[in-house]
Amino acid sequence: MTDQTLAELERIRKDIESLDHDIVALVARRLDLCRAVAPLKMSAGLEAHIPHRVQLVIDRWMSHAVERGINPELMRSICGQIIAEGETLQIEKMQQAESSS
Ligand SMILES: O=C(O)C(=O)C[C@]1(C(=O)O)C=C[C@@H](O)C=C1
Repeated sequence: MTDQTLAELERIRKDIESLDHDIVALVARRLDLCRAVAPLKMSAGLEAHIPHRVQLVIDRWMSHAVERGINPELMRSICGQIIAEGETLQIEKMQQAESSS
């Protein structure tokens, strides 16, 4: 491998690392928003899991994936897991609010 190839590989790896950092930060922000929604859903008498919303959000992720030429099934899987984690956090927050009321 030439020095130039190695330098290019290193540069791209740094870009990947930086993007990974941003992706984690975005997921954390999204989960914070999901947590923030919990009291509103409680006062509206809504459950954490809302199937038609889940479908809508997953469809949107998959459609963005198709637009960007990446595998929509990958996005279905990632999005499904992120939504499930948000729902878990909402349920925890709802249970905490119930037990302290
Ligand atoms: O739309 C909501 O009610 C949310 O709480 C957000 C969200 C999501 O992560 O997009 C989370 C849980 C619901 O089942 C559906 C959607």
